[in-house]
This record gives sequence, C-alpha cells and structure tokens, in this order.
Amino acid sequence: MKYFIAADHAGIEIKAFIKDLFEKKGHIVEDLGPFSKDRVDYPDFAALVCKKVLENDGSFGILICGSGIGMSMAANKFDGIRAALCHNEYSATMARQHNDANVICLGERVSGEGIIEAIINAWDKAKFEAGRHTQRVEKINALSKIGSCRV
Ligand SMILES: O=C(CO)[C@H](O)[C@H](O)[C@H](O)COP(=O)(O)O
Repeated sequence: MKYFIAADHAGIEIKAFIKDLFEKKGHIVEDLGPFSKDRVDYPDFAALVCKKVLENDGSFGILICGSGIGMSMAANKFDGIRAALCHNEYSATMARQHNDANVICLGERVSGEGIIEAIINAWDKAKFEAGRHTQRVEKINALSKIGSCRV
C-alpha cells in the first residue's frame, strides 16, 4: 500500500512513529514533511498530501497536527478527498468501511502512541464495504461539484 504522510510542528513525532510502523508492515510511506520542529501552517502540508493522493490512484494520506481538526478541515477542501478525523479505532474502521475515506487525520496532542498505533492499524485493516455505502459516498463526492448546498 502506498501512503503519503505529513504533519505540522505539533504532529511531527507521531509522523515519524507512524512512518516507522507502516514501513515495518511493508507499506511504502512517502514523507512530505516538515523535517524540523519549526512552527509551520498545517494547510500547506494538508495540500501536499492531498495532491499526491489525488495523483496516485489507490493511495492514502495520513495527516497529523495537534488536534487533527485543522488538517481535516483543510484536506476536505479538495475535490475527491474524503478525510476522516479519527481519535479511536472504531472511527478509523468506519471511515474506511462506510465512507471510503482516503485520508486519515490524527491529533498528536489528543492521542498517545499506543492509541495512535491501534487507530492506524484499524484503518489499515479495514476495507470499503461498497454496497449501500457506494451511493452515499457518490453523494458526498457530488456535493463538492455543487459548491454550496441548501435544503
Ligand atoms: O489545526 C490545529 C487545530 O485545529 C492543529 O492542532 C495545530 O497543530 C495547532 O493549531 C497548532 O498550534 P500552535 O499553538 O501553533 O502550536
């Protein structure tokens, strides 16, 4: 499996932890930075990962900031990206099985290494179940074409 990973200054330690973990599992993990703890802006790194995921069919993105919130907001601005903020294993499993999420967002200031390992392994194991979920995911995708939505 091909993964693109990035963080901001508040997620850099978990970034290294996940990269190491996934490479040991045989995944290809491309680290898009940052490579120091200097303060950076998370939307810049969300953009790097999302562009790569959109260019590389079947790949996934991993984004880490302090809370994971800013990364998920930024990533979901990209048409074709379904980014899921996950703070537990159940959310990570559902994000793949039901939502066909292609980017996972994590919060280094929220979850420690043990929880992050469980979350990311749950994500890695789960597969999109398609079936009734397909038309829902298609409807999510269609929303970004509409631009704004009023009911
Ligand atoms: O986007 C965030 C919050 O929604 C991230 O957690 C950032 O990492 C955080 O805002 C960074 O904060 P800092 O005070 O500049 O370290």
